[in-house]
Amino acid sequence: MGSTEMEVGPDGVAVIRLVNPPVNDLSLDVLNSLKENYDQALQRDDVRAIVITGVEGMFCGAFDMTAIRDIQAGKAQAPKQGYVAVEIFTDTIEAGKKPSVAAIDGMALGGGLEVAMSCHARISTSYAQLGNPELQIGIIPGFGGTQRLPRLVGVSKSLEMMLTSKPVKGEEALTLGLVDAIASPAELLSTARLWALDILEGRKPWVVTLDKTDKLKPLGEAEDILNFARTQVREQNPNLEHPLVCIDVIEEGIVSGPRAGLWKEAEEFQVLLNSDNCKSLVHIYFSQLNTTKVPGVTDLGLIPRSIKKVAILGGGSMGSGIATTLIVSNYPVILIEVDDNSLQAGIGRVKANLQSRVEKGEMTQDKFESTISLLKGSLDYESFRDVYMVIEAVTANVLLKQKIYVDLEKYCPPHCILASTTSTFDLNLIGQRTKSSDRIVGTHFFSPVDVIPLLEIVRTEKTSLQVIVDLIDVGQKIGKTPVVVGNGPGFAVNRMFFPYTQVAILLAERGTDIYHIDQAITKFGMSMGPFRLCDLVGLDVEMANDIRYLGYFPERVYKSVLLSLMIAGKRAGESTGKGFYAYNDKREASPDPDVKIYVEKSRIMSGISVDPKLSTISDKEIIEMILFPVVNEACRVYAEGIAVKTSDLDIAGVMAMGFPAYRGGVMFWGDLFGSKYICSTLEEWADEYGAFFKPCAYLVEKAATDAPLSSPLD
Ligand SMILES: C[C@H](O)CC(=O)SCCNC(=O)CCNC(=O)[C@H](O)C(C)(C)COP(=O)(O)OP(=O)(O)OC[C@H]1O[C@@H](n2cnc3c(N)ncnc32)[C@H](O)[C@@H]1OP(=O)(O)O
Repeated sequence: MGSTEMEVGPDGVAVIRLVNPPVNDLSLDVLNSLKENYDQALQRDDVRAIVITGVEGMFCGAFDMTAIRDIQAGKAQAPKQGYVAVEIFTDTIEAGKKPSVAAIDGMALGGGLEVAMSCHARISTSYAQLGNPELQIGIIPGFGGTQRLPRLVGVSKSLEMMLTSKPVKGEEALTLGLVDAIASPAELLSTARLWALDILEGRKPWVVTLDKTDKLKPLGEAEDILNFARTQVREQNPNLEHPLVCIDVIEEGIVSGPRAGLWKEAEEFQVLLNSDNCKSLVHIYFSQLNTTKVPGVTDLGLIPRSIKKVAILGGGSMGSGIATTLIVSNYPVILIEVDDNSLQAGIGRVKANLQSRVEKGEMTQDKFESTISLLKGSLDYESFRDVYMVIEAVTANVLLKQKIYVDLEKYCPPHCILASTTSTFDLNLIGQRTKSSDRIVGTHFFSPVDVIPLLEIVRTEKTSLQVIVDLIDVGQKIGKTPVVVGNGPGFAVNRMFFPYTQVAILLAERGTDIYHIDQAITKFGMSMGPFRLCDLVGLDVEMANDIRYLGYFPERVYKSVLLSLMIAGKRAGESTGKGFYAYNDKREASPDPDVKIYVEKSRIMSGISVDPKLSTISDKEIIEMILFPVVNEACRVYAEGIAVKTSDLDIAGVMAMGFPAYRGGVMFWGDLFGSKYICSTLEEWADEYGAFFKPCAYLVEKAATDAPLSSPLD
């Protein structure tokens, strides 16, 4: 879908507009229509020059992501290699006998920037975003960006822009030489038209980007820059090939000329488009977009109510983090605490959070003042008479919470949403002394609140649909990715990952080195191995969670005394200076040989002997033994309806547990092995090591026909 439209003005300038709102992404229809109109403009005698722009204040938000997904799924044909990059952008636009100028507002990303770079000049508004973010979805620029960007901004800057996927604003693009002039949105088109005519009449240079060499360093220097980038990329992303391919393609154009570079780019683009990494990253892109589409909730036409004021109960790290996130998103907040000391401490934490943004240059002092003015403190519920939502973030004590909800019901307006940040208690339990179950909901933020972009919106069977719609809207407005989940133990993320550390302990007690386990898992791409994560969370918290899960799922909680032995030995994790690792005063972790004593003791007390197979286990086996039980638990979370789609579990695991996005999320990654292989492997382990590994019914059912575990993305 989408197209282009052409309008030839009395000045002889043909304006070709990309029409595919909201972001005018380059679908195959748009590309074909662009080619058609451009050819016409070149042939028409009444056309002297050409301007390309987009409708609705947007130039172009990249190549069509749905086209990428459909090509990967075999539902659409990829354009012939070189059709876009060579035939359209190079041989039609850039080589055309009439000057062309791109008029950029909003965004020129990916293929959008590439079409602009094939024009003979670019005019941009100062706030437009220009970039080549292709590497964030596992490919490289495929319409000439690897050749034109270095020729416009230089090899170093083009490498930085492509490898980080970070766009630059119009102003910076001007200083870089990526655009030729800045204009206000009102004057953008007229400036571009004049510029095109100036090129025609020799008053402005007619620049063929591919022919530019002034920004390309001499070969030796360019090689040094490229090799330095290769070293950095290998260090940062040892599991990823495509950044190295991007560097190779840039190099090919420098060494063998831009046209050779274009063809190599086209070839490598095609290969990467069909790689597992790209399929995984495209899946994560759509999974994130789809979290707000909740069947039976968001498809009923319910309009989110505007939440004009929010009260936060509790100014600890969670409460103050949430208060910060809310006021930064312009929500007036009342923070309530039990006494003035605690209240001042809570307000102080919010100020410190904002101050660190000022120090990082992310917030001006004025913005700091206006933002902090949205925060009021209070010691009583009187100020709750006009709030629209209360988020309770007090310590985990169910009797206290029940009392609080009775008070909230008394003081807050009847429409006020009563939300809890609890990650441990059943929401029905918290609200059981009230008659407000329809407006009780969970808002499970992940610490640190300003870093982790996921928000679990936890609904009970009684939570009203309106409240869920309201919370999805608030979640998006505060810059979170909201995922609607059921009110089961551990909700979705903590529930599906509870086997993560337990299997690690099972392996350690059977002789697998704990540091080898963490190393294998971080090499796989998890941001933290199970033992390091256990230290970060705290062994006492981990143990409390295990005990809780023992109450719900006794058959599949791995029983071990290791954590209690470690805690007794004053090794409760990072906050106590030692756990499974020893920590220096900068909290840097290093392996600690003393841990072996506790593992040995735990093994003896559990009557377990070292298993020679597990003491020489490979990285691949460690990854499967630790993560297949996570896939198994994720299957249960989906089968029980705690999650409404498996893609929600994929994006949630990536955002909140550091599962690598380039592996697509827990369920998507599981499908790369196939349900049959995972099920039979778990069955083998269950026979050998106990019911802990037993595959769930959903997995067994899928494995019978080796069907995919993932539910279809709508
Ligand atoms: C050959 C080329 O070199 C290859 C490429 O160009 S691949 C480039 C890869 N593309 C990207 O990484 C950019 C993907 N898109 C984005 O990052 C963001 O959507 C954006 C920065 C363009 C806009 O962000 P934002 O304003 O927050 O709007 P966002 O909510 O993301 O998108 C709005 C709508 O446009 C759609 N959209 C955005 N970019 C799209 C794209 N490239 N293709 C198709 N649809 C797109 C979204 O799906 C969404 O649709 P919905 O309203 O039905 O859910």
